[in-house]
Amino acid sequence: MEPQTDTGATGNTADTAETADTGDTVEQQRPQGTEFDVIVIGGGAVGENAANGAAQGGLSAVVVEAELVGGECSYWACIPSKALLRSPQVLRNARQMPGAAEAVTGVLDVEAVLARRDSFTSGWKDDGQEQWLDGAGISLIRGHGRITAPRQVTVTSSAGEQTTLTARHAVTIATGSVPVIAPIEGLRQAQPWTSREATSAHAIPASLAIIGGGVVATEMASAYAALGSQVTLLARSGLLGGMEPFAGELVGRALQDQGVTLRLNTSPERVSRTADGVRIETSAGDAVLTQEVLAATGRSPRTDDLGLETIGLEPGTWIDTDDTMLVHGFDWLYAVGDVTHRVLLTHQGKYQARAAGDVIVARAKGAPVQDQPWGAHVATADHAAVPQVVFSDPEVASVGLTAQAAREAGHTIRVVDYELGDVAGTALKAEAYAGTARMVVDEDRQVILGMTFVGSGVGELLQAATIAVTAEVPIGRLWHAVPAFPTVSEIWLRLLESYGRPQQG
Ligand SMILES: Cc1cc2nc3c(=O)[nH]c(=O)nc-3n(C[C@H](O)[C@H](O)[C@H](O)COP(=O)(O)OP(=O)(O)OC[C@H]3O[C@@H](n4cnc5c(N)ncnc54)[C@H](O)[C@@H]3O)c2cc1C
Ligand SMILES: NC(=O)c1ccc[n+]([C@@H]2O[C@H](COP(=O)([O-])OP(=O)(O)OC[C@H]3O[C@@H](n4cnc5c(N)ncnc54)[C@H](O)[C@@H]3O)[C@@H](O)[C@H]2O)c1
Repeated sequence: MEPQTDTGATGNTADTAETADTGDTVEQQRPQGTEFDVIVIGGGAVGENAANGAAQGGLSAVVVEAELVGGECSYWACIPSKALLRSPQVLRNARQMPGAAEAVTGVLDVEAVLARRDSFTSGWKDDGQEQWLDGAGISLIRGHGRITAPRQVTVTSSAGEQTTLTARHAVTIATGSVPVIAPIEGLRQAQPWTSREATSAHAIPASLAIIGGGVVATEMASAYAALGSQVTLLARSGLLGGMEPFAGELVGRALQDQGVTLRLNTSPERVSRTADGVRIETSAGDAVLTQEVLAATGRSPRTDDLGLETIGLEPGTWIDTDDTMLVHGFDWLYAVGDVTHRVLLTHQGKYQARAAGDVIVARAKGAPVQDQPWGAHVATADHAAVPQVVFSDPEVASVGLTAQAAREAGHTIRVVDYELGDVAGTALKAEAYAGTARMVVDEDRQVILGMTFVGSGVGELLQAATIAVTAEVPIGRLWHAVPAFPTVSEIWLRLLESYGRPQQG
């Protein structure tokens, strides 16, 4: 099977075409020795895109990678987690559908699910990614990169050999992030799972406690409950904070239906590993006994051993950039992806990388830089229109501002909610389809500021909403975008009808 990792070998080939249109007046500098036009530290999906943008623009580029080319998303995050979630979702859907349900007589084949996950991670081998880099004309140096002087990166290989690279135009930091082990007494000593172990496990624990109420916690709770673990999720407040409140409520109810014990507003206070497993004392005064514990409590920047101190930056901190992804105070240093803390999502990091790759080429050529909002060389959408899908069951798909965020930003808004189950398309798709859609409208400009859908399969509704928010399509014009009958997209018409048709002059 061809590698399905979220990098150049498959998913990014389309990106390659997008970034190719960067102009042709810079003659391609083929890599020579240790001097390159652009050095990218970190060969995750984001770093690969940054290097590709430079290469497509005719610059020589090298990627420095310490582990696997393809990064976290491909091997320990997006791809394996979605592979683990998909088979249980398909089975649940079939079991709920008359006619199909009668044909489902067996149980989930856990080994087959894990084998499918393994194929999506190419068995944690990155040969396909290495080949893709080679095909794109990008050099690869394996080892740990550290900035040792302006425009200079020293790479230490696993054998301890050092190579010092210099960049003619830019160094781009794309080193990503690592899981945070929350400062809970005894947690670190109890050797908790992080997202890495949760996404790559080959044995399913009899019981799994999950600390956190965010995206990793909800997705992994759903996956492991289906794979056969007794899952207890401990969240210090609700689920999916930062999204519309009904998202966390609907997902929480569904997790309970899937067999997860949900402990909301409960904080772990002390953790210890015993001969029988792990014991977690909670703020409720009781204890959870579990075979394994997963710390799903956020991320920290992977910048502690990057030589930042040699250029006046503080190791271990997130790296601030402007919207062209140029690090404040430098004319040669860029950062993209998780390490910037702008948006911790693969697609958004790749979007930043496309902007950075292209602007480095433009600056190298002395070509005009389009850094006005929504220009070719800026990542404006990071502030206004970030799409995200939580692949729980039901899914949560959101873009732009929540109602609360819109109010806090000073917008005069109207909120329109509609039950997805009341749309003909959903009724046909599933029995008793449960879900909600919300549209947040800017009343002054009559454009959509944010959309949230919760329901089975709603991730595929999101791009239409992303286009409406990004392009600021007027509500009056959206009435002319007719959803096909009987699709789930009819939710758009129902939301517009609930809002009313603006009268135009
Ligand atoms: C469980 C989980 C599920 C997720 N699911 C999704 C999802 O469905 N959709 C989505 O959009 N996002 C998802 N994310 C977020 C997504 O994984 C990240 O946003 C994305 O991986 C960030 O990409 P990056 O290239 O910036 O960093 P990374 O993927 O972390 O890549 C950084 C690379 O840099 C290398 N590196 C680091 N330091 C050095 C150094 N000094 N020298 C050389 N190399 C170095 C690392 O080895 C790594 O390969 C998920 C995250 C988790 C934890
Ligand atoms: N489908 C997707 O797009 C997807 C899937 C997984 C992860 N991700 C990304 O990966 C990143 C990391 O995900 P995550 O779930 O680890 O982070 P998160 O920020 O989404 O959630 C962290 C959770 O940990 C809790 N927490 C933090 N400190 C705690 C403490 N001391 N005690 C108890 N609880 C504590 C928070 O309240 C929160 O519920 C996110 O930014 C997310 O966007 C995306």
